[in-house]
Amino acid sequence: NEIDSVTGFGEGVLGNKEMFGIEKGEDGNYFLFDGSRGDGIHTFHAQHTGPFIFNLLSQLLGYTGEEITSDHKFFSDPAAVSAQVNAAEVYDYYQDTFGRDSYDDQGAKLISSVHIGTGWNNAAWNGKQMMYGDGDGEVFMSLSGAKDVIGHELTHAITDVTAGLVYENESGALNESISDIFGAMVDREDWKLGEDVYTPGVEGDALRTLKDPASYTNALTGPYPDHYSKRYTGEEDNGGVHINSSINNKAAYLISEGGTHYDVKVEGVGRKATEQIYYRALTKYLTATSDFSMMRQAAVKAATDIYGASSAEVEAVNDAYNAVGVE
Ligand SMILES: O=C(NO)[C@]12CC[C@H](CC1)C2
Ligand SMILES: [Zn+2]
Repeated sequence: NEIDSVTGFGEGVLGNKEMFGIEKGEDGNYFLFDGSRGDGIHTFHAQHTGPFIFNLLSQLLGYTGEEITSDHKFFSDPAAVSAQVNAAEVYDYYQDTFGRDSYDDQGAKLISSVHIGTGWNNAAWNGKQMMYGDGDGEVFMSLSGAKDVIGHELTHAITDVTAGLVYENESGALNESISDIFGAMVDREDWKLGEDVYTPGVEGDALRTLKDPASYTNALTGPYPDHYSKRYTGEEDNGGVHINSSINNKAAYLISEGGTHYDVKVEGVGRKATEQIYYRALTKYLTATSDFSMMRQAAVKAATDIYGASSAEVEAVNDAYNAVGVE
């Protein structure tokens, strides 16, 4: 509710000055709870509890770590500031773009815990809350610093309560791709994922790119696949969920920005149409066991619903999936 939240100040992971919702407790101290969005946005300190243990405590006991308080309105924990700010921005993206009230569309509280583990190069949605590592300073900085990472993780929460795409093989790759697509939509200035917190010592790189996946390589397959014929079919990474996601990522990129890919030309229809198509496909047509071909059908149906059967949007969807070899 609006009245309780006051404005807090602090510096985020990237050194950016931030303002965000906080509340004042009975003891007169302020804490990182923003009551102005749904049932609230609340950020905690995991005290470097290891990810495995923390995850158990969170799932079994609802443990979230310790309250982060300040006796004034300035908060000096950059990882916590960024988690609070970025969660609010992702909340606002889904509210403003699709009228969705938090991940469950019922205003569910967005809980984040930062400083999980020591040098943990990861972040996750564990089915109940967000978990962020601080990174080891080489591979990653505190992962809550990247809006696209938070958009990626909170989209896992939405996928879990809508399509429920099983996290393995093709449905798992779609699960990952949907998170990358909306991560790239929330962090609108590029088509990279994690660039703001990935390898602080290296300029211009990222964890993944939707624009030209094959320009990055990974340990398992080498260049990320940008065509269905190049998909990974092994057992690693839950059957390549973070690898084959690139095939659908490329399709989404082509739908939005257009391009010619393996001699197939796509006329792009922009980010606004693309996000509406994927949101409707995710929430209305995809199911737990959807595969890549069913992803194409869901996107065609969604685009047809919104823009009409003979629209440029439907044309872009068909051309993009032809370009990446998905029938
Ligand atoms: O793809 C992911 N999770 O499924 C990542 C890996 C590094 C960023 C934080 C979590 C993205
Ligand atoms: Zn993910």
